[in-house]
This record gives sequence, structure tokens and C-alpha cells, in this order.
Amino acid sequence: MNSLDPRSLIAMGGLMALVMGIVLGFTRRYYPSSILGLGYWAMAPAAMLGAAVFFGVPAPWFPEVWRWIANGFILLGFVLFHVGFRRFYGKPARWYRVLALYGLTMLVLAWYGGGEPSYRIRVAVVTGAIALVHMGSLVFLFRNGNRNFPVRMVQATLGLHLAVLLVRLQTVLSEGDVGNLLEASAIQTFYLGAYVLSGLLLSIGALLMATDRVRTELEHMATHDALTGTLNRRAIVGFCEEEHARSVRYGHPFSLMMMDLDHFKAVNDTYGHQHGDQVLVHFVDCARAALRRADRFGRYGGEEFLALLPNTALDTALPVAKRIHTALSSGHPLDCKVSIGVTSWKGKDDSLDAMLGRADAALYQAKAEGRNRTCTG
Ligand SMILES: Nc1nc2c(ncn2[C@@H]2O[C@H](COP(=O)(O)OP(=O)(O)OP(=O)(O)O)[C@@H](O)[C@H]2O)c(=O)[nH]1
Repeated sequence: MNSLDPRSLIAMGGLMALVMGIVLGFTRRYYPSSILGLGYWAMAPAAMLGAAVFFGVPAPWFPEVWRWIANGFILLGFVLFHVGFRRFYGKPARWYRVLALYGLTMLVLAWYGGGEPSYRIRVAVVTGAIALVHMGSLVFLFRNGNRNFPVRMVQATLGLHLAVLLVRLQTVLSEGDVGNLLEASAIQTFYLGAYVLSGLLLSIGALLMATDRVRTELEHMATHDALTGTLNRRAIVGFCEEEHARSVRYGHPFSLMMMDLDHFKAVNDTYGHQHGDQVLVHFVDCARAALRRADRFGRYGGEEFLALLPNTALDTALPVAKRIHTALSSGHPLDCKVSIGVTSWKGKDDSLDAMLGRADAALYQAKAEGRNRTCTG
């Protein structure tokens, strides 16, 4: 491997950190406040920029005895990434652990940097501390992280950098002379390059994690009802279309269940709209508990809901409707009554529109017959 001029590499790393810090800073500003951790991720490259300044700017501006401060900034950068990962997944930062590790490392660095200079001990301490932080981040992400590309990318970056750090630590501990990072040797270029690249890849990974979270949130908003958390009309009808197409292809039966709360206007008029909202949420909880795992459930209109029961013929759908009526008469203060219209697919010539029409007609038959019952169509 050809060695690069270390100061150019440090300057390049500093520039990348500056750019990524700005990008993550703006991301924090413009992304929804529900995306946690972005502030820490934006500060991480800023700390790395600090490291580049203390490392790369030569004496007399930044004298040799200040180099340990650069080590402190490098560690701080990785600590901030770690805290960002924890906050991103809604976990507390656990500051006491972070500050204990950071404070202790800084004390040792200050002692062997400024007080009794020993480059070897400084390298060993800072390398060991970063390795510990990376291990903490890796374990945390394996336990709490999604399995999507951004998280995998961050894990791979942490894993590879950890391997490099462990090799370096082993070298430092077993060999007397570790060489200076500012030497233009192939191995020092490799260590420096690994650090610069991991800082860049972690910043990009963090940015992708945040973007993926925004996409997921938007997708959820586009397909779910804000009040009850069920699928919205477009989404439930979309699932019905898919199921209908599957049935036409494979001949499996499926059923639809149209539900409408009884005398809901009176509930609103008597107890207020807010109480009405709570009744809707309670209804959804009860209906969900009565439906099966494979069933889909969505809000079709104001107080009208639609359930899709895949692989279910009419005689199997009816007990499910009965369970919903039973769940709503448990004595809970928000219990309500519901009328249900059920229909099943009748074969290849039966369209989804026709099924929805039959479910609706059956629902209105249930209303006409006195409500709080199920009719079939
Ligand atoms: N609280 C609340 N009320 C809603 C919501 N969406 C629709 N509504 C109300 O639901 C009521 C529906 O009234 P109607 O269509 O007359 O039906 P109903 O009173 O349930 O009578 P039947 O269906 O014939 O038993 C209206 O008063 C709507 O304002 C909502 O999100 N929250």
C-alpha cells in the first residue's frame, strides 16, 4: 500500500467531517422532531473536525503537547455516534457510563499527553476506549436495531473499524515502538484511513437511518388512520383488491365484514366528540382482539369499519362477527353497539365492488332489523 501524506489525509477527513456535520445539522433542523438522536449525530463529525484541527495543524499554532486533545476529540466523536444510536431507538443515553469512560480516558490522556508524555500509552488508551464504545454500539444495534440496509451498513462499519482497532491495540501492547500516526508509513496511513473512512461511513449510515425512519413514518401516515391506528380506507381497500386477485387466481374463499357503530351521533351529542373518539378507539381495540392475526382491519368512513378475512368462508366469518359483539358487551364504560354486514366471495365472476355492495346492503339490513346484530349478504 502506498502511503499518503498523513496531513493531507487528516485535512481530507476534517473536510468530510465538516460537510457531514453540516448535512446532519440541517437534517436535524428539517426532519420531524420525532426522529431522535440527530443532534448527537450532527455533533459527532464536529468533534472529528476538532480532532483534525488539533492533529493536523502544525506547531506553532497547535504544539505537539496538545495532540492528546485530538485523541479526546476522536473518542468524543465515536461516543456521540453511540449516544445518537441509543437516542434514535428511544433509549436513554446512560450518561453516567459514558462520562465515566470518557472522563477516565481523558484523565489518562492528559497525564500521558501533557504531564508525562508517552505516545504508546496514549494510543493504547484511546484505541481501547474507542473499541469499547464500538462494542457497546454494536451490541446495542444488534439488540435494538432494524434489519435494514442503513443499520447493516453502520454495523459493518463498526465491526470493521473495531477489528482494525483491536489489531492496533494488540500491536501497541506487544511491540514497544508503535510509530507515530503522522509518519508517512503504509501502516499508519491504513490506521488513519480506517478512522477517516469509519467517521464518514457512520455519518452516512446515520443519515440513511434517519431518512429511512422518515420514510417509514410517512408511509405509516399515508396508510393508517391517525385516531384509531387502523388501516385507512385506501389501504384496507388495497388489501381487499390484492386478496380478491389471489382468490380469482387460486380459488380460495375470503370474506368481508362491514361494521357501523349504532346511534353514534347520539353518543357524540350526549357525551361530546372527545368521548366519541375514545369510543371509536375502544371499538377498534375490541374488534382487533376478536379478529385473527391474518385478518386486516381498517376505517372505511367516520364510524364505519371494514374487515378483510382471508381464506375464510361465510360460516367461519360469522363466529368472528359474534366475537366482536361479545367483546363490545364486556361492561367497559366505553362499550358500544355495532351492526355488521358480512359477505363472502362467490366465485370468479364476483367482483370486489359487488362484494362491497353486498356487505353494505347486509349492514343496512342489520340496522333495519334493530341494530346490534350481524346480517349476511
Ligand atoms: N367523535 C367522532 N365522531 C365521528 C367521527 N367520525 C364521524 N363521527 C360522527 O359519527 C356520527 C355518525 O352519525 P350517523 O351517520 O347519523 O349514524 P348513527 O348516529 O351511528 O346512526 P346509525 O348508524 O343509524 O345507528 C356523526 O355524528 C359524525 O359526526 C370521529 O372521528 N369522531
